[in-house]
Amino acid sequence: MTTSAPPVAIVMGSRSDWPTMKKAADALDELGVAYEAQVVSAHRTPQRLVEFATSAKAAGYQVIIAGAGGAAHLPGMVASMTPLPVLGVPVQSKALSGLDSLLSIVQMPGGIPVATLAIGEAGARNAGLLAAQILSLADPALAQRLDAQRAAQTDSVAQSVED
Ligand SMILES: Nc1c(C(=O)O)ncn1[C@@H]1O[C@H](COP(=O)(O)O)[C@@H](O)[C@H]1O
Repeated sequence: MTTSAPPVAIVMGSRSDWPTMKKAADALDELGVAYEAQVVSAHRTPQRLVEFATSAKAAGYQVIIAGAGGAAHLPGMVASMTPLPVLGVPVQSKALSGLDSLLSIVQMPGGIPVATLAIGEAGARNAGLLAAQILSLADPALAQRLDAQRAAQTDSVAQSVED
């Protein structure tokens, strides 16, 4: 029997990243997109990383959101071992406020792309939305939900300007 994974995998370097990465999960929940979240670390659990990344496509995932802080090698290492699109979220670090995370993720060598989001919770939310947008290319019902969410956002911004 084969079990198919949900369309989105959320991986993070540490449990301590979850308050940030939960924003990606929340965005996916709002849009009715299923996901699985787990801790995988390039540094602390390298074997687990290899197993996850090399089997992710066959498992049925379609998009991977990878968040990490500091020496944030996780997104790039995942990207090196899968053809799936990888969305990298720089988690805000204590020592350098996430600039270290951002630079670790964004400066990938040519040939192995990671789509890098903004530092912290806003970036994590956008990663969830971007994952949904990618999936919506082959899912008209999801595309409609995204359109409705955008329209509601536009209305609420317009309303707040008038208030
Ligand atoms: N950057 C990475 C990786 C990795 O890139 O594989 N694994 C853990 N970490 C990061 O270490 C930070 C501190 O982790 P702890 O809070 O567990 O000490 C986290 O932000 C995590 O993403």
